[in-house]
Amino acid sequence: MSPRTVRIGTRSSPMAVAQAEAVARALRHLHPEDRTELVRVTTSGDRWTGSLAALGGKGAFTRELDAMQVEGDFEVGVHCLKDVPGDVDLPEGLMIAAYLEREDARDVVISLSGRGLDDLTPGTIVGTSSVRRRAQLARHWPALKTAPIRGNANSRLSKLDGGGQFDALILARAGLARIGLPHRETALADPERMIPAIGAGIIVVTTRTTDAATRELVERLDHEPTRQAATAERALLRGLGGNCHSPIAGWAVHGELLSLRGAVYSPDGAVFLEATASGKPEEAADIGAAVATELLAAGAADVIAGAAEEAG
Ligand SMILES: NCc1[nH]cc(CCC(=O)O)c1CC(=O)O
Repeated sequence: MSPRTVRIGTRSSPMAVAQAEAVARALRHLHPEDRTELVRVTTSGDRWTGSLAALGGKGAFTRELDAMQVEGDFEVGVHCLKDVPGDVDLPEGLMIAAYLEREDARDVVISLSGRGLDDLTPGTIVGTSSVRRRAQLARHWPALKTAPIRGNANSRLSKLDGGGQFDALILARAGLARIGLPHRETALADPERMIPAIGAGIIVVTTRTTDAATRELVERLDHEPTRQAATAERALLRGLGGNCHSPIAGWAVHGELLSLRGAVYSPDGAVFLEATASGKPEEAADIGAAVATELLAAGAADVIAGAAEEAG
């Protein structure tokens, strides 16, 4: 193949740019004679300071980038799987060509007092806008309070450091590492109680379905165990008919088998449904569907509908 320039589209936040740069490095490693170029896009989601629900959900971050990629503004898209809406994976014309090896899926606490969730003083205000994190905090750490916080991870940390509004934050460990601030972690949030988000810690790389040359290049970055875990988790999300406002958690882990644990919460944490299933990694989609079926049998649809109503 003759040398070419591969354009990589990315949101302009520090975390997104770091992810895109990692993909650029990996592609140049595969094809040292190719050039890579970052196309930075500030989406309406990045500019918006209100609630995500009011904006139309997490999809706001990816929709505009997807449209540009379909139009041919760049060949390669880079997304956090966590931010890719659950109902439709991607718009017509785009496909996930690679799932990069999963980083740590767990959440961490960053606190001014240096204490983890179990040791924070009752009444401590934890900044988070995630319905999943809020519900899990309410369920397992009821003495703590939560307050909404928006903005990218860097600006959330600045707000924490500014004092006055929050005493602690919950962020994804993978994201904190990506922005070069892993040392800001105070403590891990116990994943048995703070079950990670579906797709957490997984970066997906997209191409146009018709762009075989780019797809073949990008496919070489695919990590099969990660693709299997993602398939199980996303099948759970789809099976539940959940969306970004739903307090849903799900984490698939490889052992002898692929095991998936899924949970659905009411926003106040009062209702809490949990189910697990495991099977051969090649049957990832069935594992996700089985967990969804069990949760639905326990009444998950009503819990999810109730949460949607509350989110307005
Ligand atoms: N919701 C925003 C978002 N999307 C992906 C990550 C972090 C990286 C990941 O989990 O893949 C974050 C930040 C966070 O939740 O703290």
